[in-house]
Amino acid sequence: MTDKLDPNTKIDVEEILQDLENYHPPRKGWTWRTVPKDGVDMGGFHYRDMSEPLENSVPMPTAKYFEGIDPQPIPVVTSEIASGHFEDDIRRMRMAAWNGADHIMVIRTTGQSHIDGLMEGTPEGIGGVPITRKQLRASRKACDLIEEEVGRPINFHSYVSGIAGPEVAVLFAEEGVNGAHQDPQYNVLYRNINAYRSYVDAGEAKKVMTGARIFQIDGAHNANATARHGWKVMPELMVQHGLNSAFSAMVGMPKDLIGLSTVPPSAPPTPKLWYDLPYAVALRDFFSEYKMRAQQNTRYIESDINEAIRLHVIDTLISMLTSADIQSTITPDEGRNLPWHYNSVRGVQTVKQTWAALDGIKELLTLNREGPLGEMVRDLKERAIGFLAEMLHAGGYFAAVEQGFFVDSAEFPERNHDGIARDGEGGIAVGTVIERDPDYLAPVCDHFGNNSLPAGVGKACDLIGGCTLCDPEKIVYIDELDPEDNAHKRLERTGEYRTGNLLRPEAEWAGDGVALVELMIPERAEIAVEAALEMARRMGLGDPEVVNLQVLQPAEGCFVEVKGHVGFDVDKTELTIPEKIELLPEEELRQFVTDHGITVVAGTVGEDEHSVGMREILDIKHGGLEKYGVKYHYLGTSVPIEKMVDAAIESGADAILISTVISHNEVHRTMMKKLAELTRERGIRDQKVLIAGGTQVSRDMAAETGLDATFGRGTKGIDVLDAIVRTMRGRELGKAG
Ligand SMILES: Cc1ncc(COP(=O)(O)O)c(/C=N/CC[C@H](N)C(=O)O)c1O
Repeated sequence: MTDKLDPNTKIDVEEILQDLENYHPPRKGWTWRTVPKDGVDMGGFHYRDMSEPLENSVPMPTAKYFEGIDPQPIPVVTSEIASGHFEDDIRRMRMAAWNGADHIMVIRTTGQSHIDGLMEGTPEGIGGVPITRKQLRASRKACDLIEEEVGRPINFHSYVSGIAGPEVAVLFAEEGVNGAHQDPQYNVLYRNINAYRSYVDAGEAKKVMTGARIFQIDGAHNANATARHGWKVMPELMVQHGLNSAFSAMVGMPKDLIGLSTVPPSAPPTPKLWYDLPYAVALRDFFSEYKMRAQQNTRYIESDINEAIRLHVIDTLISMLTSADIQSTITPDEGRNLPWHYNSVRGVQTVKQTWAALDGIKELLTLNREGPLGEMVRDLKERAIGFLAEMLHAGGYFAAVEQGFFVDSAEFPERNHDGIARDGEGGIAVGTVIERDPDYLAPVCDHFGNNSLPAGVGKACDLIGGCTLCDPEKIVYIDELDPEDNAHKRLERTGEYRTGNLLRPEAEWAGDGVALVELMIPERAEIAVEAALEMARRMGLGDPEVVNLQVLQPAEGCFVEVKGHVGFDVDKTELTIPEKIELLPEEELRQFVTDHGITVVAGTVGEDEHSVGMREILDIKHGGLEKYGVKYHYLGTSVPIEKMVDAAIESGADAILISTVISHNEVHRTMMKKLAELTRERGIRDQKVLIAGGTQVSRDMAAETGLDATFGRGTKGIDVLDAIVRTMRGRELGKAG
């Protein structure tokens, strides 16, 4: 078994790929998060909608103000990851898990739904990953390591729908896949696979998934994404959910494994809440016995990352106002490029941040069902029931599909008669359903339909000493089919960038060199595009491409984002890495403060009203100087340098601490230099420790400005105290000769 991951060491992809023929998943089935019944307390805050925290994680940037807490929402959180190189995606899975994802969903390579059988080996994928046994084993093995590291189970997920649905379901059951999309309606409507074949296959697939407790997600969300107006198919969406859920339950799938894939169907500038909230409420009224997999809107996201993120915040709000067992994230860059590492993480952060901000919202707000909301909910339910009744009247599901009931662009009962019609006697694999003989017998477990087991036989596979679902040693493992098109060859090509010394920026594949430049071009769009591309070329970016353009004003200018490839490598052994400053031991610092009775004067200088940073450095609450016994005189904001120096002299303070956040025209440097000069002029330079801090200040500014120490973002009280003590101790040693 691969050793436990070290958080400060990169995951060893080559090692994960070793010995896969002998890998078997340590567990099977879906896992939910652990939710303390009395809520979660962290950092002095009480949470109502949170699950157990992680052992290892990356908190949000602002967590540093709150003791680094990283509360984890109750629902499972999904990150979709599938760049086509699963071996590169393993690292992204780790990044997503550290940021709060515990459901890794792998999109399949384009067209795999139409492949009537299993794929083998590790060929490169397009628009997704070829789902193969070897790829599943490597990915699940990686998830085993990552979940041990973060301290929470990870659900690995892909898709079972498609022409080889039953075979894929068996593969997933054998390999410990934890979740899968399975919905025969998807085959029929979106892959034009024969309807009867699709339902027979779905029966088999659902039976096998049930045996392995694979959580099922349906395909209703595809109607949102396919319909001309996403919000107009809400009545039919409820019917689609109902069809797949009822069929799954009939096959024997327990309701806690049946997930409705629901998407808030509209987006601003529509009055989103008036459409999406009634729909979310009506759905949960109808299907309260099932699980809700709340998706974020993927239909109405364009190339503006920020717009997509704002939309997804509102989608997450709707989940919180209603319910979500799984909160699925969509990467905000899905509207412009295959998801990039940091956008997959951004998607997960959106959920984490929104959930923390709105924690306990249902204890503060209730949905007013007496007003228009109740009326709209009732209306949607009636339309859905009407749709179902008309289906029955039309002759049932298969007849309704032939008549184009589904994904019509009007809102039922209105009809534009432009739905997706599928001929029951047509489509891929038509005529391939063969009725079983009355004495049909298959010695395999979790088999759908009539299976004539002899009397007294316990499990079907007892007849053959075990099937692959019960005895993994019976699984036939195929390593690779192509000597060139495989993960090992791809890893050889990227080795220098993953385990060697060469560095390139990366967005989706190891060593891809992809960089993004943001420019404001003060020109109209058609000029701004060409100007931005030319600027990117002159910066040395290869294959520049504008991935987003936002007109700020038709004549005044545009915000342009250009993607390109960096054509050079940085050798990390040639970099000068500033040594990490080891702080003096805390007790030593406290003792020095006690022995010297250290006091400081502090304030934000110039025309600058930013006070938070300095307060963090001073106040005991967040580990400020007070915590170590330092006394301070806080002069407030917009304090003239002269006043700082006067106060230091009058109070006999040992140090002057200035905060200077604003940096227009280098004003922060000006302030720092002025402090040094003024203390020299007043003859007290060597009696006072001079320290500056600010968001645009860095450690190396001390030398150029004549101060004793300068600090940037993330500085804590102990960092400043360390500098004060070292400076004062250095002067004492100097005097002692
Ligand atoms: C029920 C079902 N089966 C199979 C597939 C995909 O399978 P192929 O691409 O091989 O046809 C899908 C796809 N949905 C999109 C995923 C979405 N981003 C999501 O998070 O749900 C599906 O909905």
